[in-house]
Amino acid sequence: MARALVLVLDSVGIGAAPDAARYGDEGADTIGHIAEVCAHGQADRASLRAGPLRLPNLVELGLGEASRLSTGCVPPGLQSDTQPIGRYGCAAEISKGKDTPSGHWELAGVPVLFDWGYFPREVPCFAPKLISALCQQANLPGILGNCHASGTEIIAKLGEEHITSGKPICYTSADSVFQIAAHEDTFGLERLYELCTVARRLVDPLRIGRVIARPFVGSSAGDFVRTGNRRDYSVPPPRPTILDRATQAGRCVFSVGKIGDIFAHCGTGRVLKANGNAALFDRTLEGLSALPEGGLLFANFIDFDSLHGHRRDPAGYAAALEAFDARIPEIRRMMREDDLLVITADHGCDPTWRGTDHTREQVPVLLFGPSLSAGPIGRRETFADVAAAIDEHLALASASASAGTGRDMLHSRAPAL
Ligand SMILES: O=P(O)(O)O[C@H]1O[C@H](CO)[C@@H](O)[C@H]1O
Ligand SMILES: [Mn+2]
Ligand SMILES: [Mn+2]
Repeated sequence: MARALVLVLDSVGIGAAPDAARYGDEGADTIGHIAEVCAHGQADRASLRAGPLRLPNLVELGLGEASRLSTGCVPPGLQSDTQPIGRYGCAAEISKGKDTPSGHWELAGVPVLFDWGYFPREVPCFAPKLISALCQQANLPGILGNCHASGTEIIAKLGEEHITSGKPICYTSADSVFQIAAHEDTFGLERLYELCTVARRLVDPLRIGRVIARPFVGSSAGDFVRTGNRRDYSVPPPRPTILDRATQAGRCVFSVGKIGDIFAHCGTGRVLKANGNAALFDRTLEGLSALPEGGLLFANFIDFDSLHGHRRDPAGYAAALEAFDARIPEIRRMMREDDLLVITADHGCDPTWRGTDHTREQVPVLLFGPSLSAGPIGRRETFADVAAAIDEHLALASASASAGTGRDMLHSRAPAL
């Protein structure tokens, strides 16, 4: 028997996807552009980090060469004189959305081939009928926002009015989301969660992927800060994912961080939650130490995306990558001979790009196991190849049962392109 560990570095893309132009993202490259900013000395921040991007452990697993497969060149600082010790490649997304659920579901073997509903880039962005139903059913005096926005900017702008009026701040983005920001103390956390449940029901017919509770604290525009009590209300994946298959096979499943919410708690097993990448890494290690043979651990590291990508903060993003990289040896020390580690991502969020939304990118696929031979796995046409590799590694299902998508990467090595 064997164990599998999938770590999703949220938004850590490695170069524009073949269809990026359709999303206005031609040329986006989350890792590549961060590395360039660092190489130019423009990501030096006192007591945080300085100099070129240094990711020795990810590079050892093949990150630099995976970038080369995606863009044709290795980002500055990620070159190496030695060959990677793992299997490395890049993968494109066949799902239509460049959002978190689409990316994760596809990694788990269920690409999103239908169209999500989106709110128009207009003010107001929500239909009057939707908002009047929400206000009536949740007993609200009205809402604020009603536009596309960055979550941190909109609480700075409207947070004080929210406190005095009692109206929650409702906003959206390029993703299929209905987000509700409210103050934890004045509005109340439980009340915000109840409001999200009402909103979830109302936006179901609109095929909105997620309603997201965005609680915050603080007393004025200058010090409002979002808390770790964020909660995502997703629709369930349309077909069984790798998590469902593992659960149905009686395997132990651990979901670290947002994974439970992203999969609408379908097949997600025991949920290990934490706030922030460092604590999420701790939960991952705890999960790994308790994971029995045949088990699957699926983790999401959200800070890259929510604290740095959407905030267009290359220095902070670089520091978060370096902090994550520095802890990889802790995982490797705990791995057993037959274990498989997969490091990948769900989309891009290039912090040097225009706007504040995700970017349509290829993602790294880094596979490592003490008994797995190293080498390139090429450019994969779908993130679902990750699910196929897990299926095979854990002997969960035949490739054909793998929802018809995803080719195995463990035995049939594709040539480097
Ligand atoms: O700006 P904030 O509130 O972080 O929102 C971001 O977070 C949402 C969910 O991940 C994305 O759709 C994006 O809009
Ligand atoms: Mn994401
Ligand atoms: Mn995001």
